[in-house]
Amino acid sequence: MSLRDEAAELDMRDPLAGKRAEFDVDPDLSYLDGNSLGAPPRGVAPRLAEVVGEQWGRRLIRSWDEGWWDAPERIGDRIAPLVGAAPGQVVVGDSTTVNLFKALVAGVRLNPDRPEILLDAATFPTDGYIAESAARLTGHRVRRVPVREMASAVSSRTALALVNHVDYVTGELHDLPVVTEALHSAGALAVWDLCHSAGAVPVPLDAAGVDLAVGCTYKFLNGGPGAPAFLYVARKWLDVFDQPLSGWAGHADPFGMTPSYAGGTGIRRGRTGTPDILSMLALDAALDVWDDVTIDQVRAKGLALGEFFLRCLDELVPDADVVTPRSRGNQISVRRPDAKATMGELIARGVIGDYRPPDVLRFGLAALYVRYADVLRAAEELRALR
Ligand SMILES: Cc1ncc(COP(=O)(O)O)c(C=O)c1O
Ligand SMILES: Nc1c(O)cccc1C(=O)C[C@H](N)C(=O)O
Repeated sequence: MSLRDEAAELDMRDPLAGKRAEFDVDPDLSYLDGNSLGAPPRGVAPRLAEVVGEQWGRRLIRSWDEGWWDAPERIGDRIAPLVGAAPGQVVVGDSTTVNLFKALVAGVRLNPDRPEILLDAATFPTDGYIAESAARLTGHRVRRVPVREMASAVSSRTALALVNHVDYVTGELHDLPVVTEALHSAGALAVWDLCHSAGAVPVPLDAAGVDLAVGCTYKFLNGGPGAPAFLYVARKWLDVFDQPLSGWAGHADPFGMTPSYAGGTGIRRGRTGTPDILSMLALDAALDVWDDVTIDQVRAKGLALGEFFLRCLDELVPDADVVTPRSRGNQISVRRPDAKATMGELIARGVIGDYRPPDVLRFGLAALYVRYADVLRAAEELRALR
């Protein structure tokens, strides 16, 4: 069977094929950049029109008591099952970067008298920038360690380690339970960045005993550009979670207007200031696409898309330097010296992925809307550019 016939057959048999119709994606494009910005679910635009026209327009300030003020926890509970968390431990708001700051400072406060923060050496840069800055404030030292060496690097000096679940360049999926266990056995806390795994692969936060985690919602959760991030605080820490951005929205009695801070009960204390309601309710609408699909189904298709893409590359671009290991998220990365120019060419030809310096092409496989035909087309266009 030709690769074309095979792609057609795989698309025809795909149990998630119908999901694509719930997204507003240009049928002429092969959109393989959902690991950077997810596509818009069709339900988002009408919901936003209603929020602006009815909730804001007609109900005005009354809307704060009619669902707006509690939206961060309510939507957090919608994300929770996708990251393996029981209700009451996930709150939505602020950017990933801001939540990293909260998690790191709160994390070292939970594990005092240990002077060191371990950092995934290949981390997305913002995590490192924030870790260094948090460390300057708290008097810690940041030590960068490859994830595979975390277990031997962690010691009684380590307060916590910040690890990316999926490497943003190579797409490698790290073993969250094993790394968490290694950190715990030395008395360190495990803080995970789930930006590239939330909505792509199952994340066993509760089962693995993860302490704190952050993630974004504009990639595989399709919340839209600048959609608010999420923060996970394990139930065992909720009562003592002492985060540094102690704004009024996390206060036990925000409308009491008292001069001193008292953190609210539960995950509410992860909040900072006024929630970004328009973005947050866009995300709420975007999460509707998960109502009748499980993360396991999405993972299964993501893996199958990846396998098919690798086979297409094998056949059509046999010298392609695939840098993604077997243990991967929903992303395949290919190293090419002319990666930046190549991605420009691919985009001009209707295949949208992205490029990360110095030389890596990234192809995201957002299983809710990517077709097998899309990954075949990416391989065909790559061959044409050899
Ligand atoms: C692993 C990871 N962490 C953090 C971020 C960014 O954080 P923010 O949402 O604050 O821009 C990204 C992507 O932008 C990312 O890939
Ligand atoms: N957040 C982004 C943005 O505002 C503009 C462009 C790209 C992004 C990204 O999310 C990049 C992404 N985290 C990455 O993996 O490189």
